[in-house]
Amino acid sequence: MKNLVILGSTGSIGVNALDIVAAHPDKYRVVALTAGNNIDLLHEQIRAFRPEIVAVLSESQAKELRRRLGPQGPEVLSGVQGLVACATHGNADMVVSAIVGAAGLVPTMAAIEAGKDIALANKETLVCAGSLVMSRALEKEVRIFPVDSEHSAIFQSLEGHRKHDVRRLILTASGGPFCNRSLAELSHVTPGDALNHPNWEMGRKITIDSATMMNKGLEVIEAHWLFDLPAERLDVHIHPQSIVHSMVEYIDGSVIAQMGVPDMRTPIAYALSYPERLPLKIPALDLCELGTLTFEKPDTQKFSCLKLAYDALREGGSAPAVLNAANEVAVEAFLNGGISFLNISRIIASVLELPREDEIEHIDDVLRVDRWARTRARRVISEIS
Ligand SMILES: NC(=O)C1=CN([C@@H]2O[C@H](COP(=O)(O)OP(=O)(O)OC[C@H]3O[C@@H](n4cnc5c(N)ncnc54)[C@H](OP(=O)(O)O)[C@@H]3O)[C@@H](O)[C@H]2O)C=CC1
Ligand SMILES: CC(=O)[C@@H](O)[C@H](O)COP(=O)(O)O
Ligand SMILES: [Mn+2]
Repeated sequence: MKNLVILGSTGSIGVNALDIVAAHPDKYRVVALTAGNNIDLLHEQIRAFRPEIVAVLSESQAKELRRRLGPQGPEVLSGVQGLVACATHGNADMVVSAIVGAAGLVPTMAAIEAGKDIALANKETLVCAGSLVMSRALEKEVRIFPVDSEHSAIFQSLEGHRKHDVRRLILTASGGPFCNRSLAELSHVTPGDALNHPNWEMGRKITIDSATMMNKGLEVIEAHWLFDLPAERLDVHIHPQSIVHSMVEYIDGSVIAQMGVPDMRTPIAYALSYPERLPLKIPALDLCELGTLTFEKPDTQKFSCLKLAYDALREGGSAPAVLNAANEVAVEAFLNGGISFLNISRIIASVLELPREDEIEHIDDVLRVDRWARTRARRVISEIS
């Protein structure tokens, strides 16, 4: 029996992870859950999975949840302290890191410090603080299992092979809803258009990241930290069918790929159960029915966020944390109708051009840079609006 903590249980990944737990009650027990604001769903999850402790964002929501649960309910905490208490729960074996954005960094790092294995969906943690996270995980002998579909595919395609035989990794990208639109057409797309991902049902922030292809940029940085390869050996292919989830090219020319229907339960289950595979009720992949799988190079003029992310990875230091924070602010502004789609990348580029602190030696340095970049991004937005 594996004891799980699910950070971000009310989100798309969190709900899928609980779906797997519900299907395999003999293998998993939930000891802690955390939500942001959705206390209605958290309440249902508490009733179904009986965690010992939960956390929400604000103390007022924690109070309301305690009232609804009554004296028999689990301990209900709030704020970052609550997240950390859940992430470091004494009985936990593994923490599913599925909060969206840099808000996932502190609890994920706390889980690593407490020696918990991590099933990592929250890519922003590695983007902001990859060097610190990976070195602490190594020191604490913590294993990080990728949940992100591309990284799970690469992880699976590396199984049984030697790292020095790898020539490059090829991350696939759907191209999002605007794959076939021109740059000119992108100037007037709406949040509704951008939220209409062709293949995946995901949270709002990552769905916009897919539309700008910042998601792929963040994933290139994530792959750099997880698989220890430089930007030059991390390529992206547009693959609109999202069937090949990513590939590893070896020095003898062999390319090993992982395929499957686009359903996050497959990579989540592999992260939870590694090295075992769990039986899942997922439609079988029918390649004959599909007929054609296509691949092409990404257009980085149209999807300039992808180029910004590669540049930030090459620059190193605080650049990836700045990229991430400015992106989070810009995506939120776009979703709220405050800026146009094309301004997302312009805002990130403007913030990256400003002089800044570059020393990242401690998690507090990352948090300071993150706050700085958010303030600057908001300033740029108010100047252009
Ligand atoms: N969805 C997917 O298929 C994939 C997602 N990922 C990554 O997984 C992560 C989660 O994505 P996804 O599930 O789509 O996101 P969602 O927006 O669906 O869910 C996010 C979760 O985080 C919680 N949350 C949001 N803000 C905070 C905060 N400040 N403090 C604490 N909790 C917070 C939300 O709570 P509430 O809703 O209660 O407010 C929710 O539980 C992201 O990093 C994403 O990039 C990676 C690959 C695929
Ligand atoms: C499911 C998953 O892992 C997402 O990160 C997905 O890859 C997003 O699709 P894009 O390829 O469009 O970014
Ligand atoms: Mn992905």
